[in-house]
Amino acid sequence: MADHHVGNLVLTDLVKRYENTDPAARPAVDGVSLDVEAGEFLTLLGPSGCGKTTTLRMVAGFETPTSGTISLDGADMLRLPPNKRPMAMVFQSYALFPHLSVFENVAYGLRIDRVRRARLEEAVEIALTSMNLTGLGERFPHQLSGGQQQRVALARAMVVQPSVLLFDEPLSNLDAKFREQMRREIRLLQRRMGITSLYVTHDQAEAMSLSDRIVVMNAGRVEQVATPAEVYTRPASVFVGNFVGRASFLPVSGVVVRGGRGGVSVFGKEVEVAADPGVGSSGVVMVRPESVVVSPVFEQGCGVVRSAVYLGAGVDYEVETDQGTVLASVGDPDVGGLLEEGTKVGLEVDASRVYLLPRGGGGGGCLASCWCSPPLAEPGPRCAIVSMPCPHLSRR
Ligand SMILES: Nc1ncnc2c1ncn2[C@@H]1O[C@H](COP(=O)(O)OP(=O)(O)OP(=O)(O)O)[C@@H](O)[C@H]1O
Repeated sequence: MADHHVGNLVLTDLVKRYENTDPAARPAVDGVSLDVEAGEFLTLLGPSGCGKTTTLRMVAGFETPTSGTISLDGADMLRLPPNKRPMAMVFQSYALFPHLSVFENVAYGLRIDRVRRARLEEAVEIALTSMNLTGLGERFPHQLSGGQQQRVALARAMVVQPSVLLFDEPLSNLDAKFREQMRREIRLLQRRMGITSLYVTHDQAEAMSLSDRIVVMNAGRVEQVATPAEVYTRPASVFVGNFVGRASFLPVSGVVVRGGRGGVSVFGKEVEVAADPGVGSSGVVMVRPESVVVSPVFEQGCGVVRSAVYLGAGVDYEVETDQGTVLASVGDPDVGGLLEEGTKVGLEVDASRVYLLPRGGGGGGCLASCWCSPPLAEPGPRCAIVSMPCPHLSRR
């Protein structure tokens, strides 16, 4: 199974407008271009209805694009029916044949390809072993757990040595704990075999843990293509920042000046913008909850705890401030104790973790440093804290 051909899958300006839909409405897929590198694990992530499944089904050949192209290693895939495309798909519903044994389910594609018996038996055994299904070949799907059925579906997809594996939300029918285990197994298997993989999910944790790169989609379009770390820390738009993880978005005002360097005001302090975010005169900063420190020891509050949710490993706070609601995740509730709703608190944020977004999308700039007012002894890049304008903080 190891010497399959890996594929470079390229989608260019793909559009899908379903028949009988309002011609004035946006197409289900509205100009998607992607380059999935050979051996890459690429995930389409986005809310329900954003066009992920339609994109995947066009790649598989189950839907015909209204326009655009799909090629694999330079070969036009649109000329080929689904069964002639060197791809295999794993479905959410497993789609096993109920009347066939596990062995025969996995062997199905090889039988269609008229693979000789000895070779077929060897390939199926290897596939079953690699999916931890040894000894289950004689069982029928109804005699297996959901996770085992999904493993059979994976073995069936891999045994035909596809150039591309397509996954349509394959883990959404599994319970949470099992889903995490399957995620790890899929990732390990995909790495080991190096099969180009296109994966669809609306679960951001799944996308983060599986993917080399994530494609965040919104209303039929691509909002951003980047590594999991990039989409999390440097989202291309408020939509992406909001969809991938939790975040607070606070309005800022300021002007970008002099070769892309300049300042904006965050929490009442001047903050230097390292790279030109192209925002003009206004924008929004994104702050992730884990970058915010809630300090109950401050004498005077600049926010009020609106909710405190104890999660075992930490506490999630919502703090109401003049600038809006700020989310804060505190790792260890034993440190400082659990803050009650209504408690006045001060907030601190690591400036290097604050990210400036333009309103309505476009580029973004990372806030590399800040200077505080009144100035510190050493103003400029050494100051790593962006603070709420609390009187006690000006004592620093
Ligand atoms: N066969 C169809 N005929 C008409 N419209 C369709 C058809 N299939 C999907 N759509 C519409 O196309 C849009 C995109 O659907 P699609 O299933 O691709 O989204 P998705 O991102 O995969 O969503 P989900 O996560 O809910 O599956 C939706 O507005 C949907 O209602």
